[in-house]
Amino acid sequence: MLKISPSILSCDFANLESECAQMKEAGAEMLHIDVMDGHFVPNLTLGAPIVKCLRPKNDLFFDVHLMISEPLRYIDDFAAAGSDLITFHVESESDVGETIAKIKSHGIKAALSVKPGTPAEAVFPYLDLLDMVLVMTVEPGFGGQKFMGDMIPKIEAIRKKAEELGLSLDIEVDGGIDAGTAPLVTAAGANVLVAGSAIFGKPDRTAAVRALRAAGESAL
Ligand SMILES: O=C(CO)[C@H](O)[C@H](O)COP(=O)(O)O
Ligand SMILES: [Fe+2]
Repeated sequence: MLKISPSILSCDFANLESECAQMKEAGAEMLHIDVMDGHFVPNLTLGAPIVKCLRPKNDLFFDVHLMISEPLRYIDDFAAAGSDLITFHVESESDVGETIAKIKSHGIKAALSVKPGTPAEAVFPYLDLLDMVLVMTVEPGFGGQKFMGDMIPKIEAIRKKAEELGLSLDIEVDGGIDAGTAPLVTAAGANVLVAGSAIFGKPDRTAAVRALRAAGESAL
């Protein structure tokens, strides 16, 4: 089943509650929350206190994407704030196995992400421990960038490996996803689509979510 996870990076942060409520009304399954530390990526966004404030206002599944150097240090905070799933990067400084175990100790889902320059094989040793893999289709750090088509073989390789292992893993893609690129990634094996500018940048967000879903499902 295809899931849509609007990235709040492109929303109007002065109206965070209503922007996120709109995503529920628009039919999205998740909210993608981008956390950047100005170190792992050259941008700063938000921390666990914002997630904690938003939690009682919205019951969508909170898909938290940590683009930070030391995710292990902050897992307890983001779990306590109400995350449903925490994604961290295989390129971070934290021990991967320990960080997955810490996330799972809170009874929430764990995902591992790969930057464009990191091969698919980097996540293979952890696949049986994970709920999801996030394949970045832009360099992490900013919304509104152009989709990198050369990430398609990486999505295919991860889907193939998961199938070989008999795992029904979610594969999420993030960066430059819109109605034009969605069929390319779902055909390759992705089933969770993150979109920031392709949803929040449109005047009719419900139509944008619907268009993205229709485009993605057309190639599933
Ligand atoms: O993780 C991210 C950036 O690092 C964002 O989730 C992503 O860029 C979404 O924005 P858009 O859909 O506009 O590309
Ligand atoms: Fe993201």
